Amino acid sequence: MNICVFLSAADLDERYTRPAREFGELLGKGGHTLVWGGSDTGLMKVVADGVRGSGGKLVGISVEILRELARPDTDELVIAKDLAARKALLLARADAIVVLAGGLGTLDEATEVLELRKHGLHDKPVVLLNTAGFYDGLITQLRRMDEEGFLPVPLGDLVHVADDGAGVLAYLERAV
Ligand SMILES: CC(C)=CCNc1ncnc2c1ncn2[C@@H]1O[C@H](COP(=O)(O)O)[C@@H](O)[C@H]1O
Repeated sequence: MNICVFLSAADLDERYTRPAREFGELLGKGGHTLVWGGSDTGLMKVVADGVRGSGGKLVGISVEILRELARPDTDELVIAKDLAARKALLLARADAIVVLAGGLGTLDEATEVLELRKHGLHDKPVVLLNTAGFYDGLITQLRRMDEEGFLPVPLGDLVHVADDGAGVLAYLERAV
């Protein structure tokens, strides 16, 4: 499977790096390909190290302004002309999308794929990996949108939440 992962470009502590590395290792061991932003920084580097170290493939979709931060050992590196084109390419190259802990860039990417799914513009599964309860606040907000009529489709049709990497892959193997 080509699995697109959105996650932080920042250097974070072990609470976040360990699950990111373990998830990368699971992807590699499962024979999957990581499709991601391609930068050699923060959790983006950690997950790619996990995939690379366990025999998986790396497809980086970077962008002109970040070209010099791109990881040198990708199996394929695409340089998009701008951030909007990059998001479209990331989605186009994925069979499924997994969101790990991240900041505004990750939130922007996650809400875009959910919004496109809401409109039926793609049907790829989207999974939130809720490391250390990082997304508890977002999940509370999404549930409120669902319960109070803000969503035209049930929340469960848009996104699945998993507590660990094994849970993500078990879900994706059923869903894809
Ligand atoms: C230190 C530095 C300038 C790193 C380079 N910065 C980046 N490199 C590649 N993708 C990025 C970068 N910043 C944001 N993104 C995109 O947004 C997400 C990370 O943003 P954030 O750290 O969650 O908000 C990633 O999934 C990635 O696709």
